[in-house]
Amino acid sequence: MALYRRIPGAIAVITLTNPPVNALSCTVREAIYETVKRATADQEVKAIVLCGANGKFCGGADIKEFSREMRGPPLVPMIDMIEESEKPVVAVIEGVAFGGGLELALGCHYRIAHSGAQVGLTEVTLGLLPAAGGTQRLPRLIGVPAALDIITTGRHVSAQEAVRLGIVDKVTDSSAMEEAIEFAKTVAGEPMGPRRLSLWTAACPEDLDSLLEGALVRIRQRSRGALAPVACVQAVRAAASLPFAQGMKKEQELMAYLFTSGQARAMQYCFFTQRAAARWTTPSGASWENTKARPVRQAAVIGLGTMGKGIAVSLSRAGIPVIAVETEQKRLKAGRKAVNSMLTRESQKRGLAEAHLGSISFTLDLRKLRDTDLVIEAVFEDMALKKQIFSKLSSVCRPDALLCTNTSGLNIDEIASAASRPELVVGTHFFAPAHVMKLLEVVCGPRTSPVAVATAMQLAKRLEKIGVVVGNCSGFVGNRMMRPYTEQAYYLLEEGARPEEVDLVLEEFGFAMGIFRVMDLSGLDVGWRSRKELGLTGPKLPPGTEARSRGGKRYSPLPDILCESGRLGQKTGRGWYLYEKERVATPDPWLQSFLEDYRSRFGIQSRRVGQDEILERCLYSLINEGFRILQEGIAASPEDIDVIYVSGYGWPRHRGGPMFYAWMVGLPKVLDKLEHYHRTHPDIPNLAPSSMLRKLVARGSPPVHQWRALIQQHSSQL
Ligand SMILES: CC/C=C\C/C=C/C(=O)SCCNC(=O)CCNC(=O)[C@H](O)C(C)(C)COP(=O)(O)OP(=O)(O)OC[C@H]1O[C@@H](n2cnc3c(N)ncnc32)[C@H](O)[C@@H]1OP(=O)(O)O
Repeated sequence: MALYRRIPGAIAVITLTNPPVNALSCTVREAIYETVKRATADQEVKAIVLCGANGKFCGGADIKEFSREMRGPPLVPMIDMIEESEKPVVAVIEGVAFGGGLELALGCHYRIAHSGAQVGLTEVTLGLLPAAGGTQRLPRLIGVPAALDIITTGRHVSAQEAVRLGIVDKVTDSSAMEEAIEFAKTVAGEPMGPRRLSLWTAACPEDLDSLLEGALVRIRQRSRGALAPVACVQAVRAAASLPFAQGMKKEQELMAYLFTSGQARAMQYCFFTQRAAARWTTPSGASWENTKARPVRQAAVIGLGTMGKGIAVSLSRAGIPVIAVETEQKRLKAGRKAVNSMLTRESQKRGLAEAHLGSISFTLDLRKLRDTDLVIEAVFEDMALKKQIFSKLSSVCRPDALLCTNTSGLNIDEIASAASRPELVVGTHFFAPAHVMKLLEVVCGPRTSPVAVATAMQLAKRLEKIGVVVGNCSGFVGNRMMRPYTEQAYYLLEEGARPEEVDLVLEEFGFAMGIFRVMDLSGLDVGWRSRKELGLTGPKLPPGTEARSRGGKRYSPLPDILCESGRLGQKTGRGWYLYEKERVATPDPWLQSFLEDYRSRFGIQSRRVGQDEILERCLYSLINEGFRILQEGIAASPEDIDVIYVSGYGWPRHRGGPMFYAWMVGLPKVLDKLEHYHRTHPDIPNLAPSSMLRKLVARGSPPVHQWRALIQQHSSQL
C-alpha cells in the first residue's frame, strides 16, 4: 500500500509500504494512483514528497507478479501521471531505488538521496529491460553513454556517483526526508515543465553507432547469447534517435519480446533460488529456522596456498580477525606478503578502510589457535595430511571450535574420524579465487551437527557468499557433476572433434570459457594428481591395464599423456592450446597431429562430430549426474544444484542452471537423447539415464519446484 499524510507547509507525504523492499505490487500501484490523485486534487497541497517505509525507497516491480496474470494499474501511465503533475513531486531515495523503483523516481521532478543509498536499473539481471520508461528517461537525464552503461549492466550505482552523473539532484548525510520536505517547500508553485524528462532530448555523442557497437561487443564477451542486454542497447538507440512517445513504443515492444522469453524466466528463477538456498533443512528436522549459529569472533586458516590466501582475505574483509598458519618459515613469509598485497588491492578497489578489515596474524605454531571459534583447513588434497591436522586441532582448539575443511571432494566423514568431536567437522568448499567467487558448498558429513551447518551457512552470509548445503560424496555436487562432462569432452576428441570445436559450442551456449580453456587455465596437473591418487594412471595403475578402459568402463588417457609430456596448460605455455602470448589460446597444430596419431594407434575411425552432439553429450551427461545426486539425497533440491552451477561453475544465468535447463529443453528429450547416446556408447555408464529422470518423465515432467516432493521419498544424505 501507500500511506498518505499532509504535513505543515502544504506538503503531502506519500509513503510506499510493502515490506521488505516496498516492491511495486498491484496493491502498491493502486495506492500510488489513488494518493497522487488525492494530493494533486487537494487545494491545500502545494508539493508532494514520495518516499518508502523502513528506510528503503523501492526495490522495483514485484518480481513474483511476473509469473502471474497482470492485475491492477500498469506502471507506465502511473509514472506519466506523476510527471504530468503541476505540483512538484520530490522522491526521497533511501536504501535502494532499483528497477521500477528508480523509474518511478525518474518520473518525479526532483530526487534527493541519502548518502548510503544505491540506485540502478537492474532489470537486465532479470532478463528484462527497464520498461517503465527507464530506457527513455535515463538517457535524457544523464546522456546516452552513461545511461547505456547503467542500463546494459544493471549495476548498482552509489549515491555519490548518482549525484555526479545527475541521476539525483542532491545527496545528504543527514535525513533525506527532512531535506526533501524543506526542498519541496522551496519549489512549490514553480512551473514543472522544465523538470519533465519526457520533454528533454538525450545528449548523444557524434559516434553513436560506434558507442552502441562497442557495447554489443562487451555484451557478447560478458554474457554471450543473452537477449536482454542486446534489447537494452536497442532501446537506448531509440531514446537517442526518436521522440519520447515513439521511444516508449519501442521500449514496450522489446519488453513484450523479453517478457515471454525463456531467458527472463530462467533469470528470475535464479533470483529466487539463490535466496532460497539460505533456507536449508535436513531430513532430521534441523533447519535455518530452528538452529542457532555459533558466533565467530576469531577464525584461523591452515595453509597459505592459493585457496588459503583467498579464504584469509575473505575473512578479513568481513571484519573477522584471522590467524594464518603455515608449516615453514619460507612459505609463511611468502603467504604473508601475498595476503597483505591482496588486502591492499582489495581496500583500494572497494574503498575499505583498514579499520574495517579483520587483523591477520601469521604463525607456524598451531597452539596459537586455542581461542579460535572456527578453523578452516586449506592444505593439499592429501587425506593422511588432513587427518593429521584434524587430530592435532582436536587437542589444541577449544572443545566447541568448529573445524572446517576446504577439501574439494575428499570424504568429510573420514576427515572427521580423526577429530575428537566429529560433529563439529564440516566441509567449507570455497572456489578459486576464494576472495572473488560467490559460491560456498557447505558439506555435511553423516556426523556433522546442525549447529555446525548453521555456523558455516552464517559464515557464508558474512563473507557475502552464497552458501549451499550439500551431502558427503566424492566431489560433492559441483565437482562430481563436472566429471562426466569433462569425460565426454575427452571422448569427443578421441572420436574426431578438436578442442576449439568443443569449446566454441560450449561458449555459444553461454559459458564464458569452454572446458578445454578452463582446464588450461586451472592447470591440467590438478586432475592428473587426483587420477593418480585414484590409481587411474601413474604408479598405482596395475600393470597390463588396457590404455582406454578402467574397470570395464571407457577411459580416456588423453589428459594423462598431455601431462606426461609436460603440457600442463597456460602455466607451461601449452596444454589443449598453445599460449605464445600470455593467456591467448591458439589452436595447436601439434595437438591436431597428436590426436590423429592417437586415433590411428587405437584404431579409432575419426568422424565429423556435429555441434548438437557436442552440446548434448557434454550437458546431458552432467545433468544426468545431477539427477543421480538428487536421487541419492546429496543435494536437497534441483534449485540447490542450479545455484551451485550458476554461482560457482559459470553456467549462464540466462539458462537458469542445469536442472532448470533440462526442464526447459524437455525431460523426455533429455531422456531420449541419453538413451540414444548410451546405446551407441554402452561402455560409458554415465550416459545411462538415471532412474530419477525416468521417474520424472513418467510423472509427466512436472516443473522444477515440484521435484523436491518426489525426491523426499528417497534417502537423504543431508
Ligand atoms: C511490467 C514491468 C515494467 C517495468 C519494469 C520494471 C521491472 C522491475 O522493476 S524488475 C525488479 C527490479 N528490481 C530488482 O532487481 C531488485 C531486486 N532485489 C534486490 O536486488 C534485493 O532484494 C535488494 C537489494 C532490494 C534487497 O537486498 P537484501 O536486503 O539482501 O534482501 P533480499 O535480497 O534477501 O530480499 C529480501 C526479500 O525481498 C524479496 N524481494 C526483493 N526484491 C523484490 C522484488 N523486486 N519483488 C519481489 N520480491 C522481492 C526477496 O525475494 C526476498 O524474499 P524472501 O525473504 O522471501 O527470500
